[in-house]
This record gives sequence, C-alpha cells and structure tokens, in this order.
Amino acid sequence: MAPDERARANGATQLDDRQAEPDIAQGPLATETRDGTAQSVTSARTEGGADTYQEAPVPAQKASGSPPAPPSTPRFHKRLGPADYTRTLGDMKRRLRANLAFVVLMTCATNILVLAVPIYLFQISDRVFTSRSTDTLVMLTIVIGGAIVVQTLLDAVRRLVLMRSAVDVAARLGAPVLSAAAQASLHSNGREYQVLGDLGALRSFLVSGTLLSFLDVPFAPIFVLAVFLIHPHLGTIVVVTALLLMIFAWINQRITSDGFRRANIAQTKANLHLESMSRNSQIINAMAMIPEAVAIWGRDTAASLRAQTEAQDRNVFTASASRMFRLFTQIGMLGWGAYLALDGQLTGGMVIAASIVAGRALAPIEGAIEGWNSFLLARGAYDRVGHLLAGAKSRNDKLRLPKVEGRLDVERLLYVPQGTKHVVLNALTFSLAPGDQLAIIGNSGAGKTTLGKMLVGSILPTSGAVRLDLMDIRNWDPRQFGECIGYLPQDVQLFPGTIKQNIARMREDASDAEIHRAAALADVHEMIASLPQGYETVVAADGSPLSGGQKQRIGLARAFFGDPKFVVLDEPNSNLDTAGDAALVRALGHAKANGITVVVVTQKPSLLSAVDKIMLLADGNIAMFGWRDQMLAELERRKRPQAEQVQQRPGAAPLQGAPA
Ligand SMILES: Nc1ncnc2c1ncn2[C@@H]1O[C@H](COP(=O)(O)OP(=O)(O)OP(=O)(O)O)[C@@H](O)[C@H]1O
Repeated sequence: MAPDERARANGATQLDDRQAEPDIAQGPLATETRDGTAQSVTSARTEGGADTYQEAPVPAQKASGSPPAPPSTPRFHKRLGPADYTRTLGDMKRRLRANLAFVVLMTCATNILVLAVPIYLFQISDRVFTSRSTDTLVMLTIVIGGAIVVQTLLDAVRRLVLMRSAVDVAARLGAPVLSAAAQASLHSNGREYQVLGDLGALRSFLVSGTLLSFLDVPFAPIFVLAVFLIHPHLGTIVVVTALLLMIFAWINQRITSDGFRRANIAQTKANLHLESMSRNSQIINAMAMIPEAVAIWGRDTAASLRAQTEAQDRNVFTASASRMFRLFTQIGMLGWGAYLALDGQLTGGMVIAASIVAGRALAPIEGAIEGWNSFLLARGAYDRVGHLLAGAKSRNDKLRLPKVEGRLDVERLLYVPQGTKHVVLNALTFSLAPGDQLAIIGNSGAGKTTLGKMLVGSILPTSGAVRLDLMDIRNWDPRQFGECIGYLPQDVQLFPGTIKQNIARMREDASDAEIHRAAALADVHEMIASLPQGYETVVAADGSPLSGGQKQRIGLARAFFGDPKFVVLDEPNSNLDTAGDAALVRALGHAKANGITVVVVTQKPSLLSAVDKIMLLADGNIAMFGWRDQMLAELERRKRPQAEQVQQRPGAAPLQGAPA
C-alpha cells in the first residue's frame, strides 16, 4: 500500500473510531449532538478538518505534490547507535570471567608455592639435621627464598588484576546502569538509581579478601592431601575440622541472611527518605518539620541497625566458634603429632610442617565463612544490576526522519496507572497540524498533566498511540525525538549550572547563537539580560538565585532550544506576573511564526486568546474540542446561569472546568 493510501486508511479508521467513541459521545456534548451547538463544534472541526478529525492525515509534502525535501542532518542530532544492555552485561561477564581465569591460574601457582615453607621445614628436619650439611641448608634456603619471592609477586599480580577488573566493571557498566535506571524510573519513583550503589558494592567485593578466600578454597583439598601424606591421622583431623567449618558456614548463612536482608531493606528506605529530605530542605526548615523528618529517617535507620546487629551477633558467634575449632585443630594436630613422633612414626619437622599445611587448608574456608555476608550482599547487588540491565529496553539503531514537520496524531489514548483501576485518560483521539497551537483546559485532576507527559513520551499509554509526523513516538530514535520536542513540566527543575547551560539542555556543543535563538523564541532574552551575570548566572540545585517565575521562563527557553517542532508547556504561566504572561503570549506568537506545534496546559484564560484550538478535558475524556473562537463562545454560553440554560435547552448538563 502506498504511503498516501495508508495514511488515508488511517484517517478513515480514525473517523470510524471517533464515531464510535464513547467518551465524546457520553460527554457533556452528548445530549447536544442533535442540536445546533454540537454542530457548531463539529463544523469547527470540519473547518479545521485538514488537520483534525475529518481529513486523512496525508503528509504535507505528498498532499501538495511537491518533491520530498532533501534529507538534511539536524544540527544537534547525534545518532546514538544500537545499544543492547543485555549484551553489554554479557560482554562484561565474559571479560570478568577471562580475568578471573587468569587470577585462578595465579592463585594456583601461589598456592603451590605456599608449600615451600613446610617443605623447607621438612627438609631441614629430615636432611640437614641428619646430614649436618651447611651447604644443603644454604642451597635449600636460597631455593625457598626464591620461591617466596615468586609467590609474593604472583600474589601481587592477582590482586592487581582483580583491582583492575573491579575498575573495569565500574567503568563499563556505570553508564549503561545509569541509562537503564533513568529509563526504568519512567515507571517508578526513581529507586532504580540506587542500583548505581550496587555497582559500587560489586566493585568493593571484587577487591575484597573474601573473593581471594573463595578463590583459595578449591586448593584446600591439595593441602589436605599433603597432610594425609604426612600422616593419615593428621589428615583426618583436618578433614573433620573442614567439614565442621562448612557446617558452621551453612548454619551461619541460615541464621544471618534474613537479618541482613531486613537491614538492607530498611537502609534503602532510610536512604530514600534522606534523599527526599535533601530535596525538600527548604520546606522542612520553613515548616519546622525537622524533628518529624529526622524521626522517620531514625526509625528506618534504627530498624536497619537492629536487624544488622542481630545478624552480626549471630555472625560473630559462628565466626568465633569456627575460629575456636580451628585453634583446637592446631592443638590437636600438634599434640597428636607429638604423640606420633614419640611413637617414632613422624619427625618433629614433619609435625610442624603438617600444622602449617593444615592452617593453609583451613584458612580460606574460614575466610569464606567470615566473608559470607559480603558475598551475599555482592550477589544481591549483582542480581539487581543484571535485572536492571536485562529489563532495560534495548535501543536499536532507528530510522531518523529527514525532515520533521510537527504533525501530531493521538489515537485512542488510554491510561490506567499500573496497579490501579483509575482510568486517567479515556481513549482520547485528536490531531494537530504542523504549527497548530492547542490549549488544554479542564478541572484539577482532569488528566491534563498526564496527557502532556504522554505527548512527550515521559509516560507510556496503557493502550493507544501518540504519533508525531505519523510515527508512533515509541518508534522514534529517542535522541532525535528529544531534539524535535520541547517540554516545560508543571514543576520546573533546573540543573545546577549556568542559565546558558540550562537553556542548551546541558549540551557542550551548543553555540551562543542557538542559545540566544531559544531565549528569543521564548521571549526571555530581556529578562536574562537584566540579571547581573546574564546568561552566565549560576543556578543552584534548588533554582536559586532565580525566582519561581524566572525559573519557569528559563524552562520555557530550554523547551524552545534546538528548533523543536513540537512543544508541550504544562501551566507555563503558573508563576508569571502580567509582564511574564505577556512575554509568554509573544513566545507563542514566535512559535506560530516558526511553525512550531504547541500544546499548552493552562488554567488561565489569558493564554486562550493566543492559541488556535481549545480542548476541554473532563475526567479524562475530551468534553469539547474545536477552534478557539467557537470554543470560547460555547464556554461563555455555558457560563450563563444554569437555570437560563435549562430554560433554553432542557436536558443540557452544566459544563465543568470552563475557565473563569
Ligand atoms: N501514576 C498514577 N497513579 C495513580 N493515579 C494517577 C497517576 N497519575 C495520575 N493519576 C491521577 O490521574 C488524575 C489526573 O492527574 P493529572 O495530574 O493529569 O491532572 P491535571 O488535570 O493535570 O490536574 P492539575 O490541574 O491539578 O494539575 C488525578 O486524579 C491523579 O491522581
């Protein structure tokens, strides 16, 4: 099917959908669909039908028959290329495994060389004492000295490799984890950002002594075998002790894991609370909420500390018990070894050598027991990192539209927040042509902000689609989409940095001309120029030294940066004075002149005179939608006393949400 035909077919479906649309039909206009008022709104749509309901959404260039515009590379667009976080994690695992294989090799060599000291003792008691040869002693000492040097070097090398592996993990996974956390935070309260801390925990584990103990554990059987070779009785003592230590490790894990898990959960809650305290520090101070805020943090921290202490107590108990058993083993080895020596079955040197080798066999097992908790924490951290990356949507190298026009099509947009049955937006369908300016009005809670967020893709619909230039915004190259749109949220937050950086969306490659153009489009150049440091004014994390209105106007300039084709402004004048209001109206004029499609959520009537179309949202439904003048007339008419309306048109329901 040719694109034109497909577009027309889409348009036809839209029309059919609209005819069957329950929300519009059931809205305040439902009772009026047969009277003149309804017709006036419908005909307003028809007049504007080329871009709203009636006509097929034919791309402008096709409709006009003009040749397609030559592909041009938008100035700021940088193709991000494909990104597959699962593959990133897989690559990282492969690199880590290769490094660990090398470390295991080094560990193998160091563990064999560790046997040098007991062998030395063995040789001294068996050879030197019997032969009384100084030369043998010197030779033995030189060889053993060399072995110790090599062992020390190899041990250092394995630690260095582990350290670099840890840095490698942090460096390679840091950006993907942060990107995945930012992506995942779209659907939550932003707790995914904490996974970056998990990456830190993982890095710490990789350089910890616990990991070395774990790596040493597989060599314990070699040492046990060596003790067996010295004397089976001594070997048996070591094996029994090793088994006991493992039982202790198992018990330790069973009795501490729940406590440590609870401690972690409580600590995470305390950290989240701390974060929100730092964000709301002014409110907390102004309203003397410090004791309450501290108490909430204290409760979670105390719960964490309590659970941690409980688990640590048990951990200390099992660790002490296992250490005691190890000491008993040493005593047992020496005592039983002495008995065997008295019996003539062993020499004194062999007994001491056996004791050293036994110590070497049991040390990693004990280390693993002591470090079991940090191993569990690291494993939890690794699981969370893996889960986050596996859950992140892979970014494919997507088609980039050569020329963006700013046509908006919203199709049966439904939003029911996860875990609720509340229909916030109920199958909304409407369209805007490039350069159209739409004001969304409606009562508080009608769904205006939610719709605004959905139009810029910051929340995803339960079903339905938002299309920009006919393409579902989920299918856009995210970077190109971000550059083609502007968004001013209701609660404007600026980044710590200069005004210049904020307008330029923190880009380093933005030219002064582009920043000035955005400021001019938003009509804020004069306001910025009046600041003592102008564009170089440094804004703190809390937005100081700018006033609420100034922040809002800088946010407006940020929305207009980079010549966007579609801009959503959510109550852009909530903090503005009369002059700011006038500047905003001028900004809408500039946007109109530049063919920028604008959707503005507003409660104030002053902006309504500046837009082309008005939509009235009521409880997530489009109650009215049409050209400005007809909509204003209709809204005005509905403001008349209800009694009068009832007299004129019996059955008409009073309209909620009309601006005063
Ligand atoms: N994630 C969510 N979970 C539950 N309810 C939600 C969620 N998001 C929005 N809502 C609900 O949807 C309704 C619409 O909210 P929205 O913020 O869009 O209203 P609004 O029209 O912008 O209001 P206001 O003019 O006061 O800003 C509200 O009742 C709100 O509680």
